[in-house]
Amino acid sequence: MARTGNKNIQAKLVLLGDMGTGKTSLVLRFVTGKFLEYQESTIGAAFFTQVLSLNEATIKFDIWDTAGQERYHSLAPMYYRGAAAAVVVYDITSMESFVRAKKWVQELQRQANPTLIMFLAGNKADLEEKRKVGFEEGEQYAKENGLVFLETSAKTAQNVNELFYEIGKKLAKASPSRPTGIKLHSRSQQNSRRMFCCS
Ligand SMILES: Nc1nc2c(ncn2[C@@H]2O[C@H](COP(=O)(O)OP(=O)(O)OP(=O)(O)O)[C@@H](O)[C@H]2O)c(=O)[nH]1
Repeated sequence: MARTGNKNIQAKLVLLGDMGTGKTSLVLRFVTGKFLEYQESTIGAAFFTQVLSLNEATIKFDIWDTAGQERYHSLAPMYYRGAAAAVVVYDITSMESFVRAKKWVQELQRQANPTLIMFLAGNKADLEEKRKVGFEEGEQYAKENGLVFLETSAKTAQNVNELFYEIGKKLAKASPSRPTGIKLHSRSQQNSRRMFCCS
């Protein structure tokens, strides 16, 4: 099988969403594999890194987990500016958090990098009995706005790795091939031209 070589990608990823929706918990589940029942509220923002190896690329994530409390809202552009991907998180047991998530999506559509890859995560999917936002509601909104949608649970780990894998795959697809691949291609073109001209 022909291999063009694995890409190495460093990507800034930002998580946005209402307070208490589980942003920190999702990141911690991905980075440490653990879940805390009493996760403290984030102040300002928290930074994490994680490396993800896919067949097509190795992705080093620089993850900015922003604070959901309203008083930190004005800091958000510092974190989403220059980001390659964003995850907007809501809590399926809170309609208010879904409304807030839509506001985040609008803000990103207006102000973030136009190539930003956006994901919508309906978190706390383990709390089915307290559900206020239907799966179809989240899915429909995501479809209309070109977002990738998943329902997740940081508590049970449902769809958490899948979320980050999907982000990685999209980033790998969007990222240009390594320069060595391009050089090889152009050299072979030059060679064939030379052969044509001089033979
Ligand atoms: N049942 C359940 N609880 C969760 C889940 N994710 C997070 N939690 C709980 O929800 C609370 C808030 O989680 P955080 O991860 O701190 O939420 P956050 O969005 O980072 O909050 P801020 O830092 O205030 O913006 C914590 O008590 C978590 O244990 C989940 O998937 N299921």
